[in-house]
Amino acid sequence: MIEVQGLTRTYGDYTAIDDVSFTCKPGRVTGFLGPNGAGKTTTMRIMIGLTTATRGEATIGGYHYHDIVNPGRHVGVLLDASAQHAGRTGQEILRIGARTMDLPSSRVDEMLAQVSLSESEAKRKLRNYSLGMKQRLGIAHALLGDPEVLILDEPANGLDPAGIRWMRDLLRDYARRGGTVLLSSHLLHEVELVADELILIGHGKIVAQGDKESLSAADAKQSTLVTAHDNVQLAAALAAEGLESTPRARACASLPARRT
Ligand SMILES: Nc1ncnc2c1ncn2[C@@H]1O[C@H](COP(=O)(O)OP(=O)(O)OP(=O)(O)O)[C@@H](O)[C@H]1O
Repeated sequence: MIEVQGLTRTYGDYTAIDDVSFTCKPGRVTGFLGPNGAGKTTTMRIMIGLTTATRGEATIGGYHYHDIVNPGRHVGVLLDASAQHAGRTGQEILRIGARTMDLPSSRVDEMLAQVSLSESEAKRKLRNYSLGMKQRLGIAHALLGDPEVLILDEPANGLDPAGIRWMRDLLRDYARRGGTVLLSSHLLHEVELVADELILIGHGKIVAQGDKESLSAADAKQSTLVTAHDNVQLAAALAAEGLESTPRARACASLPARRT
C-alpha cells in the first residue's frame, strides 16, 4: 500500500506539486497519468526519499521510505533506466544490486531470463544498450528483491509494441499475486490497458482519480462542443457518421463523448 497525503513541493515561488493525495492498493495497478512537467516524477521521487517534500508525506506499507530496512526487498523502483554506471554490464549491475540486497547471485540469472535479456546482452556494457534494453534491465533491477510494491516512472518508454505487451502482462501478473504497482505515463492509451486505477495530474494538482470504469463512465457523460462555418452542414456530416448532436442557440453543436 502506498499512501500520499497532502504532498506539496515548491521550488522558490514555483509549485511543482500542490496538495497531492492518493492511495495505491495491493492487487491493483495504478496508472499515474499527466503531461510532461505535470509533477509525476517529483511525486515519485518524494515517495522514495530522493526529493524532500515542502509539506505532506508519503508512506509505503506505513513507513517512510528511508525507515525501511533493506528497501529493495520491499519496494522496487525504476525512475530512470539510464541512471546506472554506463561502463558496467547489465549482469554486473544486477549482481551489485543482489549483493546490496543480500540476495543469492542465482536471482540475477532468474531476473535476466524474466526480462528476456540473453546471456550475450547481459555481458554488454550499459552504454551499448538500446533504450528498450535499459528499460528491461531497470525492470529486472526493480524486481530483483521480490518486492511487494513497484514504483515505475514511464517504464514503457523505449519499448516496442511487443515489449509493451510483455510489460503489461508482467505487471498484471504481479498485481494478481497481490503486488502494488504505481506506474506513470503521459500516454493514456499506454496506461489504460494495464491500470485498474487512474490518477490524473496536471500542473501539479490531481484533477481526477478513481477506478478506470468509473472514470470512463464519468467521461462518457460529458459532451464536446464543436463549431464550424456552416453548422447545418456540420450537423449533417455528424449524423452521416452516426454521431448524435444537439444544436445550440449560437453557432455550435454539442456532441456526447464517445470512445473510439
Ligand atoms: N529541482 C527542480 N528545480 C526546479 N524545478 C523543478 C525541479 N524538479 C522539477 N521541477 C519542475 O517541476 C515540474 C514537475 O516536474 P516533473 O519532473 O515532476 O514532471 P513530470 O510529470 O514527471 O514530467 P515528465 O513527463 O516530463 O517527466 C516541472 O515544471 C519541472 O521543471
